[in-house]
Amino acid sequence: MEKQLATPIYILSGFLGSGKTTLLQRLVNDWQEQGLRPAVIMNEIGDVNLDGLLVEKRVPMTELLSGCICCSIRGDLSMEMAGLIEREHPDVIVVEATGIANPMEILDGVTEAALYMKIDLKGVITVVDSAYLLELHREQKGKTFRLMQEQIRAASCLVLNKTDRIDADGQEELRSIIARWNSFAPVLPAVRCEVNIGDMLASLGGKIRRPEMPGHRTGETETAGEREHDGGGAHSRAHSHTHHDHVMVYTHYLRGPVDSGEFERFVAGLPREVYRAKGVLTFSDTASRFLFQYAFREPDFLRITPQGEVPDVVVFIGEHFSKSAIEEGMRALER
Ligand SMILES: Nc1nc2c(ncn2[C@@H]2O[C@H](COP(=O)(O)OP(=O)(O)OP(=O)(O)O)[C@@H](O)[C@H]2O)c(=O)[nH]1
Repeated sequence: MEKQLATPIYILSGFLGSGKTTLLQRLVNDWQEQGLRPAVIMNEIGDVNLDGLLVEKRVPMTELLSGCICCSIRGDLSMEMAGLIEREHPDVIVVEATGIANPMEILDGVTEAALYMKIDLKGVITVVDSAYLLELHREQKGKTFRLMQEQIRAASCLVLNKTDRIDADGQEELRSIIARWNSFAPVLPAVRCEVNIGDMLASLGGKIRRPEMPGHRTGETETAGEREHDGGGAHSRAHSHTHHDHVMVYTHYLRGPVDSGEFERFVAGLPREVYRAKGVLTFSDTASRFLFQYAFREPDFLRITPQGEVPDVVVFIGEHFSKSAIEEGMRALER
């Protein structure tokens, strides 16, 4: 029998809208240029996978929808991985987790898969939205802040993304915050995840590491706010699922084209509780379709020609927002 090599696995973590798909595209391009065959496992909390539209059609991809990889569909992860390896024999697999996933839980899922599959877990790459983290750190509160902290702690490598949205002082401040939470992972500042992929992957040559526990740190002390969000330093797995309780998703399928100006005004007026949105829209005043993105109050539109059947749909993700208010607003646009 042919001896099968272990398939390298990378986990892509980072809060909603931080830039994971942007980095995934770069990774995939880089591997393809080297003649390698990457495959992707994507996980979305919504019931549509819009990020998939951004990944090249030639790349084998499986999707885990309508749940977070780290809890409700964790068992599916190893099954999907086994299926993907058997069907496609990829040279490497990237698992892009939902932005609300706790990377430690995904690590457990992948480790579980390693029991009956030849895989080689290379590391957790965490993408950080610099502006968002800076704001949350200054406020020192919220489950989102705590989750970002966990994602940073679990990282084997950190991409400090969206540095175009902060100044040099902000970048210094972030570096010292991150160094307190994770002093091992190399930190790569970037705009649109433009990092040297070769260097980044080389830094992940080694093993996955467990995050540092606040109580085990040496040197610097944590701030009161950090301590509060760690539950007094007892960073426990018992807390690991609570961060999902507050996340809500509303998926709105559009009945038809909407006016682009009106849509932009609607987006500008979204409540702060909606921290991520994405969708595919047809505008009545332009000819083509657009992939719409909204992350940390910044909208983005990309002209696209989707292959196959893709409905006009917008997914809104956030905390405790009024789904009916969003629905009403969207319905008004459709009229
Ligand atoms: N200003 C700015 N925007 C960025 C940067 N990197 C990515 N974006 C934008 O941020 C939005 C989200 O990027 P994605 O790569 O889709 O983020 P993600 O982490 O995959 O998002 P989820 O899958 O929803 O968790 C898109 O509109 C990107 O164009 C950056 O460095 N600066």
